[in-house]
Formats: sequence, structure tokens, C-alpha cells
Amino acid sequence: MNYNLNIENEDKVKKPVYQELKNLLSAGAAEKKNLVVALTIMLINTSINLAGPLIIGYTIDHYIQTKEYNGLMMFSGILLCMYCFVFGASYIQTRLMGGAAQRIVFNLRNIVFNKIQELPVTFFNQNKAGDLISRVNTDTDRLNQFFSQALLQFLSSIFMLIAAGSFMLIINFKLGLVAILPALCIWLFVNRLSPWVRKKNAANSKNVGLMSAEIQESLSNFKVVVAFNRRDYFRERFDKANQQNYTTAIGSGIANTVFMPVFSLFSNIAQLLVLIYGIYLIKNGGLSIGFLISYIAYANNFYNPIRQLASLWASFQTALASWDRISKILTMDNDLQVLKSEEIMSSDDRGVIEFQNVHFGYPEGKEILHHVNFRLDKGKTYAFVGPTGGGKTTTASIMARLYDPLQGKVLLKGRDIRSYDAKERARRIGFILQEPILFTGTVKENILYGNEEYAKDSDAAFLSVINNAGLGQLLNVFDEGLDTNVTSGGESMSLGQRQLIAFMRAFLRKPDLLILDEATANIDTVTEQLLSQILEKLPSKTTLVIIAHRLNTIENADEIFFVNSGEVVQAGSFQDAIQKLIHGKIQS
Ligand SMILES: Nc1ncnc2c1ncn2[C@@H]1O[C@H](COP(=O)(O)OP(=O)(O)OP(=O)(O)O)[C@@H](O)[C@H]1O
Repeated sequence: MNYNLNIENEDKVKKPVYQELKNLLSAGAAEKKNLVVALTIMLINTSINLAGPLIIGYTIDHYIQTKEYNGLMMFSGILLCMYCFVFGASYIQTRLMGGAAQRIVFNLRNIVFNKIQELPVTFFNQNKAGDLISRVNTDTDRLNQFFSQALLQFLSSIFMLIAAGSFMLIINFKLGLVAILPALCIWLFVNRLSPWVRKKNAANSKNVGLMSAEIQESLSNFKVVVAFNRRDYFRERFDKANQQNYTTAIGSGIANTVFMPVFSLFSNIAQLLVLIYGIYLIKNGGLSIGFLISYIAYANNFYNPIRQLASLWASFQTALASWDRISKILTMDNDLQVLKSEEIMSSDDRGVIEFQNVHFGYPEGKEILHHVNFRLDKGKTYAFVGPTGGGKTTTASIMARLYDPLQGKVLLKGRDIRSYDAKERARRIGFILQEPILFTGTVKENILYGNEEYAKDSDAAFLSVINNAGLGQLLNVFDEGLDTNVTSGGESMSLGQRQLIAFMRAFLRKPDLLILDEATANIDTVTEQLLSQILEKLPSKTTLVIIAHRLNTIENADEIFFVNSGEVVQAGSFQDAIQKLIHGKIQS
């Protein structure tokens, strides 16, 4: 599956407007009830507004020309009541839609965020965090604007347009045709230009995302930026992204306003035509003055919504472009699915983890692992060594099913690793990354991350769990022990401290397989020795995989594997491996 959100699907078919609107409305499906009530109010209001000109025309012909002022007062009163009702109903409708729009965006943000959480590591490799933030924040906000302000105006304009058009044709068919003809020119114009406007808006949304990604990258790497004095470099990059954003924003601004003058021109032409032809009809006795006034009001009621649609069209197109960006995330599936029908083979005798003819490459990259076969047995310690970029972390990531092989199979306890659900797999496999990730909170909360077993323990109970596991001494490096605050996603901790927290986090889960990817590289020698003593206390069932560059870390390994140029070669014990290296049987 292609997880790159910014790769456009070339053969995307253009959908008709009603289909697009339906898609957009699906975002607000949960607010259907409120939308229906608001829509009903809108229909009543529009109908009342439509009746207005008819009543005015009737009053002119029957009461003003005949000077019956009682009737005039009565109809003026009726009109006043109608307009007051419209005012009250519009207020209710606006409040209803404002609340509904906020709830739609609230739910949508949750849905998009949860969806992002479900997606595999490849998705995060292929998309920049800043762009994702922009989709969750900015694009959902644009939908909010559409739902709270534009949607009902949009629908009411369409309704008013159809109703006023029909009224005009019913009252006087020929005059109706004269009035409506210029609108056909507008329709042709809009039809031709809409794809262009949509493209301009999509380009602008994309650039907002790219700019946000640029900001995110420089902010999250600010230390390197400052240390290498690369502020200019990032300033230049930001300037470029900002410039692109500015250019596309101007493009979309022009596209969004291009309809306006055209709409005004044709609506003025229409009114002029109605007036000329209407006077001609009055002269020949085919129309009364009252009706011509009603007619001009209807022509207004017909062209005003078109003018309104011109500005709403932009909002509609922007919302569509944003909905496109959001729904791209929503339609993505995690391709690391759990296999349902995997036959459970006899477990332990097949080892803890086994690679069977595994081939792997990152998306759009060359193959990294070729034809890899090995088996790791229960309770043993294995070391994976090899040159930088040789494929050690990739091999470990496949063991933890962060990725699936392109070919071949990985077995966990004799069963295809794809048949384990995520919870079970995470319970069985502990993975300490080269750069452990911490979350804002306390040391305790970070150790307990993803561990339900001790989640409800009191502080004292949890401390005794830590002490019983022999981890107590590791807490000495934190000023306030378990209560030490972790801020800015771990930035307040040294790398070594972060590694210790990640170590305790993994250790307490008592996994079947514990992978340490350069996990002790930033810890002082004394603490490292302490860690190796603690590792000896791991349950005898736990298989340990150590990825390391320092020889002392792997001395006690039962078996060494060399990982180089995508090949994983079994090299025997530490001594055997050294001998093989000396005699050049393994390429270092
Ligand atoms: N997310 C990724 N997307 C594309 N290519 C990647 C990705 N991660 C790693 N690679 C590539 O895969 C190859 C193996 O990388 P890997 O991280 O597995 O090596 P390593 O042996 O662990 O290196 P080191 O000792 O430096 O940690 C490298 O060529 C690297 O550029």
C-alpha cells in the first residue's frame, strides 16, 4: 500500500457536484438530526422569503392602486410577522449549526488522530509530522468553517435559486426564459472553471502542510540547528516553503474570487432584460405593474443566491480539498493485518523467533535484507553485530513486526508472527530502540507505558515491584526517583537516562524476546555492568538479542550473528566469531 499522502492518484475520476457534496456531508453523518432540523428551518425561511414578493405584487395591484389602505396595513402586518419569524428561526438555525459544526470537527479530529495511531511505521516514514498536524488541525478547521457558515447558506441558495426560477417560469414563461438565460452562461463558466479552482485550493492546502512540516522539522531539530549554526539554512528552507505557500495562496485567492465579477455582470444583464421585456409586456397589456415589481424581486431572488454561491463556491471547493486530504488518511489501512487462520504449530521446539527466507526493502528503496534464515532459541543471548547501515536495526524491526518481509516468513514461538494481535505481540516482544522515546509525564508513568499489569499499583507497591526486580538502583540517577518529571517528550532527560527508563519499561513486561538496539551505548560502564547483572535476572525463558558495536557488550552472548550488506551470517560464540574475523571468513 502506498502510504505517501502527497502522491496524487493520477487516474482519479472527476465526480459530479452532488456526489462531492454527499461525500463532504458524510463527514457530518453523526450530526444528521441537527442537520435535518436546520435544513427544515432553512426550507421554511426560504419559502417565506419567496412568498414576500408575491404578496407585495398582490398588495400593489389590489390595495395601492385602488387606494384601499386597510388591506395595505393588513398585508404590511402579515409581511412584518413573516420577517420576524424568519429572523427568530434563522437565529435558532445558526446556533444549531454552530454547535453541530464544532462537534463534527471534534469527532473528526478524534477519528483522524486515532486512524493515524493505527497506521504502521511505514506511514510515518513516508509522511512528515508537520503535514499530518496540518491535516488534523487546519483541514478539519476548514471543514468547521464550511459546516458552521457555508453549508446552509449554500443549500438555501440552491433552494432559493430553483424556487425563484420556477416561480418566474410559472408566472410568465417567456419573461422567465429571458431572466434565466444569462444564468446558463454563468453555469457554463462555473463548470469550466471549477476543476481549476479546486486544483488551486488543493495546491494551497498541500503547501500549508509542507510549510508546517518545515517548521516542525526545524523546531524538533533545534539543537543541531543551533550547534551547527545552520539557522540560515533553515531560514532559507522556510523562506522557500513560505514563498511557495504565498504563491499558491495568491493563486487560490484569485481562483476563489474569479467568479464574483462574472456573476455580477450576468445578474445585472438579466435584470435589465427583465425590465425591458417587462415594460414591453405591460405596454401590450400582458402584465400588471405589481407583477413586474414581483418579477424583478424574483429575478433578484434568483441572481442573489447565484452571487452568494460565487463566494460560497470557494468555501465549498476549499472544504472539498481539505476533506480530500483528511479522507486520504481515513481510507488508509494498516497493511500489517492479523492473520486469522494461522495453524498453531507446536511452539517451543521451534525456537522463539525464526526467519524463513526473509527478503525486505523499504518502500521505493532497494532490497536491504536478502534471503535471511536463522532461528533464536528460548532463553539464549544473541548478539547482532556488523557495520553501520548493514541492516541490524532493520532485522530487529522485522522481529518486532514493525514491518513485514516482502518475501518469506517470520515465526514467533513457532507461529507466523502475523497471527498475533498487536497486544499479544507487544507483550511477548520488548524492543529498546537506539533513541528511546519518552512521553511528557513522570518517570513512573513512562516506565508503566503500555503495561497494564502494574497500572493500578500505588506508588509504594510499584516501588517494591521495581526493587524486587532488582531495578531499584537504576532510579538513583533520577532526582526524584519515580516522581521525576519528564518534560518536552523526554528532552529534559539525558540519552542514558532515557535508555534506563526504556530498559525498565521493557524489563517489567517479562517478554519472551527482549531486543536491545544499542541500548547501552550511552550508559556509563558502572551502570552498564549493573544492567548486565539485572539482565541475568530475566526469566530463564527470555531470549535476549543485543545489537552492539562495543565488543564487551557481546562477550557473553551464546551466539553471534554478523549482519552485513543485507546478509545475516551465524558466526558461533564470541571466540569463534573473533577467529572467523581474523581468518577473514566474515567480511567486517
Ligand atoms: N526508514 C527507512 N527508510 C528507508 N531506508 C531505511 C530506513 N531505515 C533504514 N534504512 C536503510 O536500511 C539500511 C539498513 O539500515 P539499518 O538501520 O538496519 O542499519 P544498522 O545496521 O542498524 O546501522 P547502525 O549500526 O548505524 O544502526 C541502510 O542503508 C539505511 O539507509
